[in-house]
Amino acid sequence: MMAAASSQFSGVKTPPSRSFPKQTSLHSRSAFSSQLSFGTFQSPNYSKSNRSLFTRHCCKNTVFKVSCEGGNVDVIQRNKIEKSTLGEAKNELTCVMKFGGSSVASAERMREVADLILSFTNESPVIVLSAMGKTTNKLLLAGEKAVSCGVNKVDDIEELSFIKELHRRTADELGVDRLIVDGHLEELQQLLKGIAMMKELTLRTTDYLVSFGECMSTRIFAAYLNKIGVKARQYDAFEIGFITTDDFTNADILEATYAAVAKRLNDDWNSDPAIPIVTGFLGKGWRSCAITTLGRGGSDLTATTIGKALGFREIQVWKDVDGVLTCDPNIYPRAEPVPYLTFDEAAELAYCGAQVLHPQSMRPAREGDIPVRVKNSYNPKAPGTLITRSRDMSKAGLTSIVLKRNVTMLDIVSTRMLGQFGFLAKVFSIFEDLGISVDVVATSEVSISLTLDPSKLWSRELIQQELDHVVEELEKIAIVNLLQHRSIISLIGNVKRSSLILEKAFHVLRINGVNVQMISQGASKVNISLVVNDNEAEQCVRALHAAFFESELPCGSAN
Ligand SMILES: Nc1ncnc2c1ncn2[C@@H]1O[C@H](COP(=O)(O)OP(=O)(O)O)[C@@H](O)[C@H]1O
Ligand SMILES: N[C@@H](CC(=O)OP(=O)(O)O)C(=O)O
Repeated sequence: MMAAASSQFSGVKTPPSRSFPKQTSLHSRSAFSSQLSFGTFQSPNYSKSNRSLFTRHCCKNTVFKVSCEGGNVDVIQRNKIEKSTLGEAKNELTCVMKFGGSSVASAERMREVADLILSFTNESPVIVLSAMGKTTNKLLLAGEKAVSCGVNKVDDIEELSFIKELHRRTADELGVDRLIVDGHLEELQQLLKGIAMMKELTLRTTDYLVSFGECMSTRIFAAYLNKIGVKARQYDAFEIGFITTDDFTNADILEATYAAVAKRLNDDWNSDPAIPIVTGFLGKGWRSCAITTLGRGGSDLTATTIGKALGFREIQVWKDVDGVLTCDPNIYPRAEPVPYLTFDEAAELAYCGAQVLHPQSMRPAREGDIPVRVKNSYNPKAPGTLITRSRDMSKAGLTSIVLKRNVTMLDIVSTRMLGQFGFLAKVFSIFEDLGISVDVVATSEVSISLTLDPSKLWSRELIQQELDHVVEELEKIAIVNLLQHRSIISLIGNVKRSSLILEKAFHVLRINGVNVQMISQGASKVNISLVVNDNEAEQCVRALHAAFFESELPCGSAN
């Protein structure tokens, strides 16, 4: 594996001296505010025909065997299959591996992840990392506290101390120079002082604030790989062509990203091979040129975007669970891995609120027709979940149960001031004008029931003021009933068996004394949504799980 490392190893136990490629050094963050300049590519539109660009080097791998003793990776044997000299790239990048926050939460975890990567002897991967552990949450909390604590108290913010301590300790424990993160930690502190001074945290600043997490985890990890003799190069996604909309905190990736990222990663690899370590979650707004984020859990999307951009044959997302499970293990610990899913099922599951995948992450994989494998970095032997365009549905019944809590529901009944078409159009135009996404919808000729999706506003709940405004507008044409504290239970699976699934689901809910307040079957035909009260929802999920996945009766197969 990794011709990048070939000249550095000579079959010895002691790793060679640290060899940082230029890009691994502390990157100037101020560069992000400059104009976009991502090389000289002409066509921002990626098409399958571009793939030839990425496959011109045939795969001639160099294989290393690694032993993992005391948490360290030592190269104990090098089997050179094909003669290759460093700088003369014989290999191509072959896949992308994304590791989430839980996979890189500590020095020990980073060592294990490094071992894991090195165990894939036939791959030359691009690595995408999230921020360490719960760093993103801590950064957000620190930002909130800074708004009201006063400049002099910023140094005392508990979360700031935690983040400093975590990153410095991790660098120390991995034996890499603290300097690799010291500049960022200093800049973070200054930023929090700025927020305290302004007494304001805008969405733009929020994205800049949370970006420190990924910028630091990737620097530490790349430095560690270099330290153990595996040549790696750190990249900030906002510097290598991740071009997004300017929707701070929830930006969308723009088409030009694919060509830009492919060009940068391939060019660097071909001229000086080193494992790319890329920040997940981050991008650069195409108008503002400021750092943007892709929404919570957005590193999954970074990984699938790279997978499509480089035309890889596989995208791996490494989590802390044995794949996508039959339901959230926090609700029901006996949830089981789902071995196969289609892109549509996975997208629906993510959209319905399963935290395990970012809602938009399936889009690039589907467009590029690249399989996504969800694996457990704590249990790499587990087969995980394979997500592909299609799968054998002949035996498939229900695949997974997803719960989205704390949803607001609206019952809107026409006062018949408008005809049916006019009524529906008016209702939806009100939501459009107010920029609020509608989630589950059920209609009759004169009434609409719908739930509101607060996910586009990830840093805050749909606030009461906005809700009051919606109701006020709707009351001009309808009688409106606002129902809060509802949950959506989504049944994802083979809706060709919807009658069977519904029969069983309603039986379970009836014997549990639960009244379903709204039901909707998604047009994508992989999802049935049921709305129930928040306080009954978890119990419902557990009962449904037991009935569908733990009984011998038909249609509970996750296969
Ligand atoms: N259906 C599900 N399958 C698997 N995990 C789920 C599911 N629903 C919720 N989760 C939660 O998602 C977590 C994994 O997602 P996430 O925290 O984003 O991982 P990472 O940070 O490693 O990318 C799991 O630890 C689990 O608690
Ligand atoms: N760190 C970001 C992005 C991300 O994808 O994280 P994770 O892979 O740990 O879910 C977040 O917490 O949202």
